[in-house]
Formats: sequence, structure tokens, C-alpha cells
Amino acid sequence: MASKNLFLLAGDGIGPEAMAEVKKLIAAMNDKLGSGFTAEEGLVGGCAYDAHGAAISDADMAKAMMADAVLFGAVGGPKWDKVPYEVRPEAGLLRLRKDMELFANLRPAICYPALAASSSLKQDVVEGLDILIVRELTGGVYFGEPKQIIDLGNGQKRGIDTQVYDTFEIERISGVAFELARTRKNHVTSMEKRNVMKSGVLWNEVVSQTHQARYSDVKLDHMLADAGGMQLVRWPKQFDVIVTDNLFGDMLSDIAAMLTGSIGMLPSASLGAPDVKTKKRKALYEPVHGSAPDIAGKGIANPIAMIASFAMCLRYSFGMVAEADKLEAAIAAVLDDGLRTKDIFSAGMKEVGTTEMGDAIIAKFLG
Ligand SMILES: NC(=O)c1ccc[n+]([C@@H]2O[C@H](COP(=O)([O-])OP(=O)(O)OC[C@H]3O[C@@H](n4cnc5c(N)ncnc54)[C@H](O)[C@@H]3O)[C@@H](O)[C@H]2O)c1
Ligand SMILES: CC(C)[C@H](C(=O)O)[C@@H](O)C(=O)O
Ligand SMILES: [Mg+2]
Repeated sequence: MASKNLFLLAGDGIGPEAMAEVKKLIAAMNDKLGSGFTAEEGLVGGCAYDAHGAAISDADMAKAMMADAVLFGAVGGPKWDKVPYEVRPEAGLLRLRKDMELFANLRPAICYPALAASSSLKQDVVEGLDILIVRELTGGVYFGEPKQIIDLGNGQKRGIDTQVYDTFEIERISGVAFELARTRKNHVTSMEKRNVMKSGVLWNEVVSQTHQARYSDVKLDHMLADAGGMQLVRWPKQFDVIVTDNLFGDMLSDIAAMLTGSIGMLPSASLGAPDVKTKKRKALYEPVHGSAPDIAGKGIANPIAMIASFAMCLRYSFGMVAEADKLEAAIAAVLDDGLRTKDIFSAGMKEVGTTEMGDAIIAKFLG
């Protein structure tokens, strides 16, 4: 049997609370289904800084590089607001993405039928929504140089971040988006700001060329990213796959999260390129939400984004498609039964905590 080595980085705040539910699920799968996962745990974020003065240690970084898949909770929190920029909690996540070359971040936004009425948008706007944001994750303004604050010597300072994209980066992320579109509704919308950014001009050009050369069977639209944000809220069902850069993808996926009812619902997969020999790809799975310091420690966090991220792990890293489908169906069924964490609660439903929600999903999955 192929190895199934997981490396778990729960992180800070609600990260460990959500990860605890996935740990129970992994144990249950091993126990009841003989799934054969091994899981080792490490530190990332503020807890890693407290332990070793770095947002991730070299030893844990090496384990992440060797794992078949990394499961990541969330990092950050007010406790570490004043630590040096280079070792702030978020730096651990950015290092994982960069060193593992996880250039493709898949962020599906699905509105489960049971939650259509609880969205802040009108029911018919979100009902049946199933879109996929493909966010470029290792380039753009997140990593471009220079990135610094310069003292101008006249009482003024200058903060500089640099947006950089090379042809190959745009080509490979658009390839991922077109390939995925072929398995869905065959429609890609590329979002950039070519009206003000040179990188946007290049992005638009390379996506079009990639489309013409290899994917002309897929419908392609281009949209300015600001208008894209507006259209996501106006009529999101016009989209199938959205492909965009690192920063726009960050913002547009938080917007998309609210179409599903709560940011506590949105999973993600960050994937590298398949290895030429083994065809295996490095991968990290994480909820889109952060460490939610305002609710950490209260036992009320929604674990669904974390559990659905594990479903993506089953699908993309281990080819366990039937199990992934079953886990996603278990989430839908528990919502149909009326169970709700606080963030998705509406009148007449049963409010539950993190643990009860996790237990109910695991029971449905195994049942
Ligand atoms: N991947 C990550 O680790 C990640 C992602 C985003 C933000 N962050 C970090 O997290 C910290 C807090 O950031 P923020 O407040 O802007 O974003 P956040 O996503 O942590 O929280 C935003 C709001 O959503 C709520 N929320 C988030 N996840 C939830 C869940 N699972 N269940 C119920 N409610 C949930 C929070 O309570 C909060 O009100 C910052 O340090 C930020 O850098 C980390
Ligand atoms: C925590 C932070 C570095 C991260 C990002 O900006 O990419 C987060 O917001 C996300 O969406 O994964
Ligand atoms: Mg974000």
C-alpha cells in the first residue's frame, strides 16, 4: 500500500480546535476502515515562535517537505503583534508555501442547500452555488523584491512591496485552472487589473495565449479584479472557475466565503507540480479562515472548513475519491439535520460546539 504520511501543523487560536476534529476523523478511519494513515505533529506560527523563536523550525520544515500531505490549521493572533516581521506567525505559512512550491491554491466556494437561507445575501443569489477560485500562491506582491520600509531621512518613510509575475508562473496557474474547468462547467474567468498594472497586462496576455494554444475548448472571460469582486456579490453563479493572482485571490476568496454562509465553511488545497518521476505532488490543506482570536478557546469554532480541507486531501493527495465524496456528503447531511455552529446559526436550528459538530460529521461519515 502506498504511504499515507500526514504532517499536522495545527498552529494557533482555533487552529488546534479545528484540527482536533480531523485528528479524531483520521483515528476513526484507521480504526474502522483500515485507512493506514500515519500522522506526525509539528509547530507553526506563534506557538513555534514561542518554542524556537521562528515561525517554523527547519526540522519541521523538513518534515513538511517529506510528508505525503500537510494539514494546516491557522496561525496568528494579538499575542504576537509585536514580534519582528521576519518571524511573525504568518511567515511560517508563507515559508511552507514558497519552499514547498505550492503555486496552485484551490479555494472552492460551495453553498450547501441547508445554508442557502442563512447567507447575508438573498437565497436565490447563493442557492446551488459551486465556484472554484484558483489563486496563484507563490508569486506576486507576497514575494516580490524589494519588500522593505526605507527611511527617507526627512521624517518620512516609504513602504515598498513589489508585484512581480513571470510568464511561466502565469502559464502554469492558468493551465491548472483550464484543466479543472474541463472537469466542471468548462468556463474560466481570469481576473487582474490590466488597466493599472503592468503585471496585469502580462497576466491577461499569457492567460489568453495559454488558452489559444492548449485550451480553446474552454470558455474564457477576462474581468478586472475590482469588478470581479462586485460581480461575485451581485450574481456569483455566473462563475465556474476564477483564476487570479496571489493578492486578488486572497481577497476574492474571503468575499466568496461569505457566499457560503461563513468563512468557517471554506476549505482549500495548495498544490505543487507533479514530480516528473513519481507523479506525486507536494500538498498542503488548510481552511481559508484564520486563527479567529475573538472566539479561540471557547469551543464554538466551525470545524467544517478544516474537515472539508481534509476531504480535499483525500481527493487530491491519496486518490480516495469515494471517501472524499462521502465526507462531503456527511457535512451536507449534518447541516440538513439542522446542526449549526454559532457562525452559521439561524432560528429553529440546533446550536452545537466544535466537538459536537465534528462528532456528528464523523458519525455520518462512518454510518
Ligand atoms: N491561514 C491562516 O493561518 C490565516 C488566514 C487568515 C488570517 N490569519 C491570521 O489570523 C489572525 C486573525 O485574522 P482575522 O481576524 O482577520 O481573520 P479570521 O479568519 O481569523 O477571523 C475573521 C472572523 O471570522 C470568524 N471566524 C473565522 N474562522 C471561523 C470559524 N472556523 N468558525 C467560526 N468563526 C470563524 C472569526 O471569529 C472572526 O470574527 C491574524 O493574525 C491573521 O493574520 C491566518
Ligand atoms: C495568513 C495569511 C498569510 C494568508 C494570506 O494572506 O495568504 C491568509 O490570509 C490566507 O488567505 O491564506
Ligand atoms: Mg486570506
